Amino acid sequence: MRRPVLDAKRIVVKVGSSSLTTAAGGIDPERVSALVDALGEARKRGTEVVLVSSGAIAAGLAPLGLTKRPRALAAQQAAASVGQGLLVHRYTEELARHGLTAGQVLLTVDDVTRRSHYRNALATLGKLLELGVLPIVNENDTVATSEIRFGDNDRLAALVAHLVHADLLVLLSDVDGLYDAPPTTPGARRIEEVTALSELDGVVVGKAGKAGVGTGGMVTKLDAARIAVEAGIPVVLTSAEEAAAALAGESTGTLFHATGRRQRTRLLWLAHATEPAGSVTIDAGAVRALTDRGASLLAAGVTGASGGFHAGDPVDLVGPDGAVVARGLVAYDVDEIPQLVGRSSQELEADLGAAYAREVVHRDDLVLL
Ligand SMILES: Nc1ncnc2c1ncn2[C@@H]1O[C@H](COP(=O)(O)OP(=O)(O)O)[C@@H](O)[C@H]1O
Ligand SMILES: N[C@@H](CCC(=O)OP(=O)(O)O)C(=O)O
Repeated sequence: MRRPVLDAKRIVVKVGSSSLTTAAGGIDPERVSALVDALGEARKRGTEVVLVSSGAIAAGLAPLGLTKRPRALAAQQAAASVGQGLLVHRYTEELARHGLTAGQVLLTVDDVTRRSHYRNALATLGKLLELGVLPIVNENDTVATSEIRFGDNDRLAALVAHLVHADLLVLLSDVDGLYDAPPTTPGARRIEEVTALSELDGVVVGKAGKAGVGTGGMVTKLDAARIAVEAGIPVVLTSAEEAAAALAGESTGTLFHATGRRQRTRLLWLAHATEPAGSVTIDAGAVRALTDRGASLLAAGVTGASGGFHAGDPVDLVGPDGAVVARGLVAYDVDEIPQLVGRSSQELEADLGAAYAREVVHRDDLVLL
């Protein structure tokens, strides 16, 4: 089957820590240089490229005298703070050889789920591409807390691909594709194409290969592939060494064909990049209104709430049978919910003021799960 690479006008390329750094910690300049050559070639062919690069923490280890990824969040953040600058410096120098300019974009979960932040992220990436800049995206590790981290750049890359309306996502790792079992297993075979996600049912995935550098292993790559293909974006998973071949449309690695169609972008972030800060329980009528009519959640259908959420936080909407029906950005603090339960908007407005006539979750801020 023809590879979708050469038809792609805009590609998101994600590269993992293990492909950029040495086992001892620290940037491997030759590997960065080889990757940038591959990206430069793609740009020469007229393809727009967004790079999602891991490696900040790994790059910061050696300068801080550390030999492995620290476990404490603060220490990881310190390493990322040191490493991110070094990494982008390396990319900037290498891209300059190709006459290209690098632009750093550091994202947090909030940046892509809150409407105003999301618009900013989208506008900035759009402008950078329009200006011919090659955006280099990473998670803003130095400010993210464990609760509001993407945690892995594989998922971040899938969401960025969706955000910028990419035609293809290329995931580069230290392994040249998806194998039907961890590659160290005798007899493990590379899967060349995945046309339906059900084909992944028998695949055995293991943890990250190189101890201490990568984070998610194959599991997060498959999550990312799933998010992308279900949203209509094909994925090529291969090794960083194969980057040039993959970007030139050669058959390397594993190709995941798109299975779904494009969805509204911000809602995809809401479903995949947020952790709920609590839950709002709703009655059967509200479940039907949300699922059948795509309606907003009104106070009349709310039966209760739990958790420590504030207005603007993501919450799960839970039906009478305990099943999570949807995730949405709630418009009230958890303390305000009890006085709203089961009441009509008119009643609330008359009783508590015009501000209380608003929906509990607006349908634009809601995604069915
Ligand atoms: N079924 C599988 N197919 C391919 N690789 C696998 C599989 N199961 C586990 N792995 C491991 O996942 C590793 C890649 O994950 P990781 O080290 O997190 O990469 P990165 O740093 O590129 O994100 C590979 O080195 C491989 O050992
Ligand atoms: N944001 C972190 C990387 C997180 C991550 O997903 O790493 P990897 O599994 O190597 O892609 C960093 O730059 O160190």
